[in-house]
Amino acid sequence: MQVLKFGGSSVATAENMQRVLTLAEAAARRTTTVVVVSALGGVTDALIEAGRRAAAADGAYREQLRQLEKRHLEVVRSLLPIAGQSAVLSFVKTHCNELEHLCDGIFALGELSDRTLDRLVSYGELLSSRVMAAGLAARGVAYAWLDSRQLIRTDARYGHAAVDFGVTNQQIQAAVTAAGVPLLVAPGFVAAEAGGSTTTLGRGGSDYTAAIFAGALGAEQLEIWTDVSGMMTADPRLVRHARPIPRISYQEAMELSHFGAKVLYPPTIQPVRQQGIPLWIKNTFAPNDAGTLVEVEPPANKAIVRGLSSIGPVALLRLEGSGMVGIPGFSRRLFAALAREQVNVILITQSSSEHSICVAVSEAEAARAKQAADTEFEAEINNGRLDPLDMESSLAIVALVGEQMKDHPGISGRMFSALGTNGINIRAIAQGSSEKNISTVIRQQDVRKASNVLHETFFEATTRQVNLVVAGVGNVGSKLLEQLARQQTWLREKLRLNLRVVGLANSSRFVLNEEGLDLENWQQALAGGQPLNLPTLTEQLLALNLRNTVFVDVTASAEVAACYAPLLARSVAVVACNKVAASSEYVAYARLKTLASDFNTQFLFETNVGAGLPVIGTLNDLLRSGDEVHRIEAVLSGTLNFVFNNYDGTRPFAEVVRQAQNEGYTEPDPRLDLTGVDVARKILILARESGQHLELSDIENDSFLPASCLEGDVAAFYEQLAVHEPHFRALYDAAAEKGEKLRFVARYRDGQARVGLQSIAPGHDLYALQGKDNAVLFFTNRYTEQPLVIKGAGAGADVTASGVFADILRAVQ
Ligand SMILES: NC(=O)C1=CN([C@@H]2O[C@H](COP(=O)(O)OP(=O)(O)OC[C@H]3O[C@@H](n4cnc5c(N)ncnc54)[C@H](OP(=O)(O)O)[C@@H]3O)[C@@H](O)[C@H]2O)C=CC1
Ligand SMILES: N[C@@H](CC=O)C(=O)O
Repeated sequence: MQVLKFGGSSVATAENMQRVLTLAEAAARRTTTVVVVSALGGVTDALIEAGRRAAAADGAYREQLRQLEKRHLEVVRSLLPIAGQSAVLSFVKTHCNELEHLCDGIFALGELSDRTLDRLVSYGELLSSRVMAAGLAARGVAYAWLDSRQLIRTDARYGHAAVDFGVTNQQIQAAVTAAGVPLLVAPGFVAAEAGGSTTTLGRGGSDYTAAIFAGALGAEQLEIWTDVSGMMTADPRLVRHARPIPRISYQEAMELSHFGAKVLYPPTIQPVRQQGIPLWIKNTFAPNDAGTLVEVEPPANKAIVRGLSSIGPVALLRLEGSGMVGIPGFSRRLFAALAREQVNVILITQSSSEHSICVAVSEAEAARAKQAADTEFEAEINNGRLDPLDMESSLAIVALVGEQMKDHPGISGRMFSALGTNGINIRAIAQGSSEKNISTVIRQQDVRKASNVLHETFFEATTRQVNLVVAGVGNVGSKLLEQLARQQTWLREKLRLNLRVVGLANSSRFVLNEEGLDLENWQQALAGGQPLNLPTLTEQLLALNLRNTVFVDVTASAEVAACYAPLLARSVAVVACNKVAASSEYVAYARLKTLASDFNTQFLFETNVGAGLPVIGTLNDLLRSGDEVHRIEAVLSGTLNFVFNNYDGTRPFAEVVRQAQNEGYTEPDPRLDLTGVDVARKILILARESGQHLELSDIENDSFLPASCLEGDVAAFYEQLAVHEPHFRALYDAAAEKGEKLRFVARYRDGQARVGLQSIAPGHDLYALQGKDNAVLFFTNRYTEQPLVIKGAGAGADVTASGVFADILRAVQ
């Protein structure tokens, strides 16, 4: 004996029904089979809507019923040969007439009671099961149609009737024995109370009907046939990598379905669990897929967590007040008040101080719940023993489920940490002592992100998705995109990271695509993007609410830097190649660091000093390990080092500067390099990272540039460089005469910093620098006689892009 249940999508069309008939026929060849069917997909909703319209005096219900009749008639005509149609066509028409009379009555009364609604919706399953039975007849299969209303006895709680198993089991056993055929068809969802009036078993109740039959008949197995290949590790509409769970315990299946896994109606488990009847979840459209086996004791799985699910929107109702402490009865009264109003409590937490109880209820029931609790505690609220009830809505519950979780420490820690680092605020937590379920209440709008983050954490040891938005696609930005494209495979294979660029911006346009942009063809995507508006870009990015997101600034723009704060405040990491933020007012720099730390994310700007050289990271390592920096001496401008290494008077100074610009060493505005401002910013950043609260104005800048070079635009600047050629020649000659080299040096000592051009003698650490090199000398408690020296190329698109790349990886790991 076995029971098979086919859901609404499995019987939605004549074509689908043919599949179901084939599956049912094959099953019955093996052993006696009861087939329970849902209404044709969408019919129950349409019936409810027709009833509500009729009750609201909206005559449109008639057209809706006509469409329902038409749909059923079409299914019959396509499913059956002409010779077998007439009886079932007339059955459909008669029942559709009854439906119309029922709705006319509702229309006349202007009222739709729960009892009438149950009667109304029962037609969906009555029609589908009759059509299905006619299909079997047409195939010449011996079958019997059972009327579930005559077999399943319930109380009179219309809409959610409770089953009287004593009577029901007996009636089912008698009917199946009496039928004496190998295949029986019964409508799901419907039942009747003792007086004979139709009741229903709750939405999704057809699963429950099948389980009731299976339990009553002591079936070998129950199969729930639906449109997915089993119970999934997460909701596949939210998590693309969700996969079927091969085996799961009854308890876990119940927990998952309670928290939103729609594939199984939660009460279904009870009748089969009692007798240890194996329950299969199978896919009608892929019958060879393994599906999920729900059983007493599934084998342990490596993931520890079996699945995750979510439910929402929910509201949190909080009862608080000093008057609750030590006085018994508050919880009992709260739950009794909610029960009286038939409010279903989804989650409960109570602070150990007994000062507050918090319950989550469906948002649809929230107003009723609050009203019930307000009334119950009116006296205590009025006399101040309790605070007025607080209700927070637009929330959801995301739960991890797994019976093995109780034996493995650290699961909740990993869960909270994964949510926290993605800026998902947890409003309440519930974890029963049996630890089959760890539930978190979060904002409804974070559900998708949370589900993906948790799925990655617990089920996708293979790859973690990282979402990048890159602002600035010039010299450095375009190199970065090139490097990202080249490293995709390596990152996936070695670091298990799937780095996707989901956004790009330049000074005129931006494009966002949560599926990721094609890095071989990003120019086209950007050209087709929206006109640049940075607040809109920020807003749209935050609205996407993607996990593991990094905003990468490869511009030199103050407007782009202004976007960091709102992003960090939503736990989006920021990697800045742009030096504006870290060298702006101290309070702004400090605020960004605080935001990053408060919102569990990263604000990284290693390339602000020394491009791809590990300068800031080394400094931070020294400080973190307890060292103290007294002095820094450094050559921090790749441009100026290149210029002074290449200028010897044989070529004009302006030409050498232009070469530095062409080779990509200068700032977008080269005057920032030549004036020493770029170097001043860098030493300021190092001083700040060393713990000093300095401003840019505190850095003394002994500029070597004649003032007239700064009058006008960049073209005028180059003209003035040419005019002042003798000045630059004189600087060079003075150093060369002593056998020295010109270096633009930054010095920091005990809280003070200065930058300027110096003539450096051979043997000094800053003398032997090639091309665009930078060198940083740290003098610390530990590096006293000989400094710690970092030296190498300090400018250039390739090295800078690789420094940004490294920051991105630091931000996501
Ligand atoms: N070059 C180097 O060696 C190093 C550079 N850096 C830093 O890297 C940054 C970029 O330098 P580089 O690539 O040479 O500069 P580029 O001028 O080549 O590129 C700048 C990019 O930023 C875009 N941009 C400008 N304003 C905005 C805006 N408001 N919104 C969005 N995008 C904008 C530009 O757009 P569009 O294309 O439309 O002009 C361009 O794509 C600078 O901050 C520099 O200090 C840091 C270390 C070393
Ligand atoms: N323009 C800068 C680039 C790195 O910050 C330089 O020349 O050093």
